[in-house]
Amino acid sequence: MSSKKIAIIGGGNLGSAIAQGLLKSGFAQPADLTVTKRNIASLSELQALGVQTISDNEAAIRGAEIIVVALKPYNVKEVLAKVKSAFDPKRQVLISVMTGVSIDDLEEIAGAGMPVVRAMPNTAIAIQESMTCICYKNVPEQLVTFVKDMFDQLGVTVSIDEKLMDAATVLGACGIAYALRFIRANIQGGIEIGFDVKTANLIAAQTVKGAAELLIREKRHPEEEIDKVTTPKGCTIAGLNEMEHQGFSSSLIKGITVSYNKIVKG
Ligand SMILES: NC(=O)C1=CN([C@@H]2O[C@H](COP(=O)(O)OP(=O)(O)OC[C@H]3O[C@@H](n4cnc5c(N)ncnc54)[C@H](OP(=O)(O)O)[C@@H]3O)[C@@H](O)[C@H]2O)C=CC1
Ligand SMILES: O=C(O)[C@@H]1CCC=N1
Repeated sequence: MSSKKIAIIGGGNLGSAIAQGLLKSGFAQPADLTVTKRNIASLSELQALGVQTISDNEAAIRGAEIIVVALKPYNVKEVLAKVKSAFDPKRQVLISVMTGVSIDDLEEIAGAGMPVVRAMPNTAIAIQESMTCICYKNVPEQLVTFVKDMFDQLGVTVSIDEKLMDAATVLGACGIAYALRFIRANIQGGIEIGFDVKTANLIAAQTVKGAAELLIREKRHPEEEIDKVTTPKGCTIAGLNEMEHQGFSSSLIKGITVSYNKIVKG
């Protein structure tokens, strides 16, 4: 548990998910957490848990040592310019989860000397199952350890070079949506071959979880595990080959590169 006060600026989809994860993990107590947004009505669940939910970004920043910024990339400059004087590099660290906003930009926004960490989690942070990539420069070792420890309690964390943050966004953060669309397609197929939606949902989701756990726990390559399922002349290889004929892997790879170019080229 941390005794530090945490402010989340921008309590939208990701900001709220981070708040939920911080509370579920016990890393933050409700009284130590403040979440801001303009329309705070949508934060009523967090408020009911004892989290301070306000629209005053300046007050939230002044009262915190850890400032997580989860605003949209296009309004961060405008929003934080109004509260620049609230940042105090001597006692605070700024953690940005925003796509495509560089450490240099963030240092300019928050003022020289402000320790800045960029983090790219995904929405599974709400249930402590995030994949979070982080990068930083000019951040004291002690603060880096603190931030890593925080994200470690919210899932799995890896440190990467800042130049890979856009790629991390696509593979880790957007990846949640891609994985869910894969599961949804399985559900649709499952219904067509006889299951009701609830059972198809459970089978599809647990099967994907099992497949992922085989890779994570056993540190295997997917194809090694696929070889164990594909009986010669069997139904798995027949289905897999048809999926590939229809462009399965190719469409995913193309989607990932389009997503990446959307960040890089706009
Ligand atoms: N969603 C995801 O899965 C991921 C998102 N990200 C990044 O996280 C950031 C947030 O994304 P996401 O949560 O999806 O976006 P949302 O639009 O859901 O959240 C942004 C929030 O900012 C609030 N906001 C806007 N203006 C202000 C202001 N002046 N003061 C305080 N709050 C304000 C908005 O609420 P209101 O209008 O009420 O003020 C809104 O809830 C983005 O930069 C995105 O790239 C990164 C990884 C994953
Ligand atoms: O789609 C987006 O732009 C954001 C970034 C990663 C996930 N959602």
